[in-house]
Amino acid sequence: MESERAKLSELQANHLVFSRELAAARSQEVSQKRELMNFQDELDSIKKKHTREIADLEVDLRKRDRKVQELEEDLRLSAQDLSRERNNSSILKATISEQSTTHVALKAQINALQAQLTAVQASSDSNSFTAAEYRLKWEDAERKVQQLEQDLQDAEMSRRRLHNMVQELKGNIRVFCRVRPVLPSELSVELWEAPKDPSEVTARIEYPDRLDHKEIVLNSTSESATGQERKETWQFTFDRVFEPHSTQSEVFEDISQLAQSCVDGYNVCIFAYGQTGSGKSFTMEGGLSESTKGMIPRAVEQVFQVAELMKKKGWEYKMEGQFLEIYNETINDLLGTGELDKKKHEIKHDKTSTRVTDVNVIPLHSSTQVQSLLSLAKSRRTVAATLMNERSSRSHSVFTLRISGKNPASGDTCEGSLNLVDLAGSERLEKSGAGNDKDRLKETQNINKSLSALGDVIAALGEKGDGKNDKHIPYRNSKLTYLLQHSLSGNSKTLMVLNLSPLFVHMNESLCSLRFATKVNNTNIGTAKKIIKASS
Ligand SMILES: Nc1ncnc2c1ncn2[C@@H]1O[C@H](COP(=O)(O)OP(=O)(O)OP(=O)(O)O)[C@@H](O)[C@H]1O
Repeated sequence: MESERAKLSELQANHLVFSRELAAARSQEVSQKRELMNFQDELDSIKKKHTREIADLEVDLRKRDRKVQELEEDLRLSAQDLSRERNNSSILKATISEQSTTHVALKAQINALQAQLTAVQASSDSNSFTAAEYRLKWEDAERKVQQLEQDLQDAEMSRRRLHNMVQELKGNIRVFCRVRPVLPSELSVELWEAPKDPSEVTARIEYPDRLDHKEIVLNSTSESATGQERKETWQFTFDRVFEPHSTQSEVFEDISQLAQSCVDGYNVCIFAYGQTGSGKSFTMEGGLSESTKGMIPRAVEQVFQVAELMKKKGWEYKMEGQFLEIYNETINDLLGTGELDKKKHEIKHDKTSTRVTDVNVIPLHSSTQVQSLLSLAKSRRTVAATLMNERSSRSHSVFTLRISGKNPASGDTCEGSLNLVDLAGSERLEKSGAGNDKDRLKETQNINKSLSALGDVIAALGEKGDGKNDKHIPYRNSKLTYLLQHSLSGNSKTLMVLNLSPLFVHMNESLCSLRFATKVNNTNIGTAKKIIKASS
């Protein structure tokens, strides 16, 4: 019992101690909580302060950014101003230096003039006749210059007279041969394949005469029936052979003398002959650029230049142009205004000249007009081609420049004409695929008829040249020869430009053309005579 009481009182004492400790712990906890709340408050106030400070800083930063941008813009504008000013200053510097150079030069000139003046004054003092003497010398020099100009003109005239004399003596028709280059389209195969090498498609053509350029040689190798290799060579000679790289101006160089002699009163006729696609239109009309323009615009330019020169000798000229097409033996006016020419045209000859009824004859005042005439003719041919079939290569086109001149001082007059003819393709019947097509057959027969009529006329003129003056010349056998009667007669100047394709596939056709041209080349059609009428 005693021990239990002791235990109890010990327990009570312990309890009291625990209660006191608990109370102490609680009061400590309360005080810690208060401390914590104080810390929390302090933290909140610090956070708020920081947030405020950050916001203030951001506002400040934005202000500074704006300021920086403004400063940058100012800097950029200043840099621009600076560069402008630098530029101005260098221009000004250059101007100043230029002006100071000019100034120095002017000063030097003034000094020189002053020196001259002093010298002149001195010399005029010493000799009052010197000024008059100078004038005399000057007038004398001027007279000499005029004389030299006159001599130059006379030399040019006599050069042309001599050229005409040489041509008259040579008499026979001249033939040039021109081989066109391989076209890019002839080398391209399928899109994905590499283009062919030109040697794969070209015929073996050689130009052995490196000096005078008068020869052309075609070679071929084939297998005979017995399997043996057979080599064949054909050699032709003409007045001039132009290789594929020859330019339009090189070809014209050899034609220009001939073309311009229509100003002297000759009838001149230049034909382009060859199969379709051999380069006839390129040679005659050419492209639009200075380097590619063809013989027609170049010849007309030349004629105008010569006429201008002759004006100084007192000659006055009237020029007019006409452009006709002969298709299926019918004449069409390529310079008409309607869609297609439906008029019937007749060829009328007088003693020296030819007129075609109802065609537009355009007065020519300058050579530049010709390019627009060519474009008009081309567009009319295109209309015709779409209305019928592709016919530019199936018709002959004849551009005629007629020139009449008079010299009021001497009373002389002269009349000449320049005919530039783009003949229809000369290929044979089977090549044009005409066998199955009636229209095509008719076209081809007409082309063959007119080309062989041309050959016959030239051959007959050749026989006449042998002295049989009563020989009948069959001009009436085709519209073409009848139209060109005066320009094909013995007293005109005729040039045939044979155009050839360089392709191997066209070699047989090229050989036919070369044979025809050789026949023409060997013909003597008499001597050219100018049509000049002296005053009565
Ligand atoms: N000397 C050349 N240089 C460059 N290209 C040329 C030359 N000759 C002809 N050609 C080109 O070859 C092609 C055929 O030429 P062109 O049309 O003149 O032949 P064509 O004989 O008049 O044919 P067609 O009888 O069909 O009128 C054209 O594309 C032309 O530009």
